Amino acid sequence: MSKVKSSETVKVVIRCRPLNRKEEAAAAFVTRTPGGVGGIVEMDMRLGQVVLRNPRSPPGEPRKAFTFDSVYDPSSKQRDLYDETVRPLIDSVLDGFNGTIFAYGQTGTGKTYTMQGAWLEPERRGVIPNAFEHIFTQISRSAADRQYLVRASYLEIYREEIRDLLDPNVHLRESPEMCHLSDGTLNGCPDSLWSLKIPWRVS
Ligand SMILES: Nc1ncnc2c1ncn2[C@@H]1O[C@H](COP(=O)(O)OP(=O)(O)OP(=O)(O)O)[C@@H](O)[C@H]1O
Repeated sequence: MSKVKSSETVKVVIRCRPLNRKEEAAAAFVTRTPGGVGGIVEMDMRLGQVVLRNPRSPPGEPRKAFTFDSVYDPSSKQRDLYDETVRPLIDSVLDGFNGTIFAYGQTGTGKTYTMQGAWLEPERRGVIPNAFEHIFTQISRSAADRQYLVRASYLEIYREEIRDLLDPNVHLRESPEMCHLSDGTLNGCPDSLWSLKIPWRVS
């Protein structure tokens, strides 16, 4: 697995999930079709590269290579992804720095699996439960006179609507006029939105 360079502020990592049954069948069909060239996905862990060829492209068309800080192939393990890519970020958060992990991708590409995974199966636990374990283990090992404050919020932003998933009764809406408070503050803003710096109003 390629190692994420620790000096960079923003790292972009790609993970490809295994094909599901439907996709496997479709891939087998394309490869069997006379004249069909099949889609090609090559992943070079060392170079952090994904190389693609459009299955409909004419023979001889050059493949396209995309380079990332790290690539994780379909056989990659939750624990490896955590240890190599997430652990250094959480360590820096425990040292007092800000850190964000942002999962982005088309529907069904594996964001939930990577971030959440299967909580009850240690090998399939994703970033969130692994980060909780990491943070609370670190806290339990720290000096008795050292205090930590851990705050958690769980928000969904979907089509301009912000939902507090820990309190379904609160409906929040992004509000441009809230940006212009004279003292530049967002009075009464819930903690969760402070950290996102989202102007809000309750609807
Ligand atoms: N790395 C992986 N290994 C094994 N199965 C995976 C992996 N990634 C995703 N899957 C499986 O693929 C399916 C789709 O994944 P998931 O639900 O995480 O996608 P998603 O990006 O969160 O989708 P949506 O945006 O629609 O919520 C699930 O059944 C999930 O268990």
